[in-house]
Amino acid sequence: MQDKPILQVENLVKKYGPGCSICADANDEVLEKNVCPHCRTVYACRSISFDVYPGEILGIVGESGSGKSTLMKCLYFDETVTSGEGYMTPYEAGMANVFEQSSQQKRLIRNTILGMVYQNPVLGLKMDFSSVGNIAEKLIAAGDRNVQRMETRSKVLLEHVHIPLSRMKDEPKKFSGGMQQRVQIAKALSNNPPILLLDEVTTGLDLSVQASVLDLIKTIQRELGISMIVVSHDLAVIRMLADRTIVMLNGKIIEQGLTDQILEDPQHAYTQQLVYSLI
Ligand SMILES: Nc1ncnc2c1ncn2[C@@H]1O[C@H](COP(=O)(O)OP(=O)(O)OP(=O)(O)O)[C@@H](O)[C@H]1O
Repeated sequence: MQDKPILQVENLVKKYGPGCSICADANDEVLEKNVCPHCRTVYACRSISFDVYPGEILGIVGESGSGKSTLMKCLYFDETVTSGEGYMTPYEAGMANVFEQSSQQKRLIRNTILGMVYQNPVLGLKMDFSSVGNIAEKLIAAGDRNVQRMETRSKVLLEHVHIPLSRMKDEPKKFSGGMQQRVQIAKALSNNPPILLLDEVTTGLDLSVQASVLDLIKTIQRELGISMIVVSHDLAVIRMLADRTIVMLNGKIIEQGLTDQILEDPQHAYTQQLVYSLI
């Protein structure tokens, strides 16, 4: 692993609601889980800090409502952070806080540095475009204008994720859930992003389809060496993929470390519960 992280997140906070004098500190004594009992502000992410190193897979695990998806949405600029800093070495040599950039710069970062695969394919794909059209859309956003080149690249990507080229003109709405996730992955990879974000990408799929999508993610990581953040409520998924793991509960990181270490010696009672449920 190299010394310098490709992504650094420091004290990321995302709250839904205005906050009040009672919940200004957002600490556990005041909040009911992650909600202020007085003004009902939701503290979805509370002071989240972590690094991702080049070529590693960072897993984020936690129960429903722990703030995993909100964190991913903040990183992909689908949501605006309340406060916090983020640095990506491919952007301004990691010297500029990406959360403070203009929407135009955020679009640039999205189109050239980040790929995103959502749990719900509807968020990542245009269901009425062909699969090739979906990939072309992302390539155009990244600045490509050459139709021939885009078609060739789309074919390579679809083959990479095992979508038969005989179906490349089909719309994703005609595909199974597993195939839709594969097209999403192909689309997310189209601009060669150094950082790929995957949010619960196997949730809701049959076990065998889940296994093949997880296998695909591992193969891609091995072949392309890109950094990934993989979010799941399922520790089994994280165990299969992640080098290091963050455990979230009620909007906070409660534990982080090497995945093996967390599995062998979980410290927090919630993590212990998660680990024991695997046995
Ligand atoms: N737009 C919103 N407005 C208000 N509260 C929100 C909004 N989006 C998320 N939340 C709240 O933020 C908290 C974190 O939600 P989030 O979706 O990030 O959790 P999660 O860990 O990804 O869970 P799940 O896997 O069920 O989506 C929850 O309490 C949720 O109700």
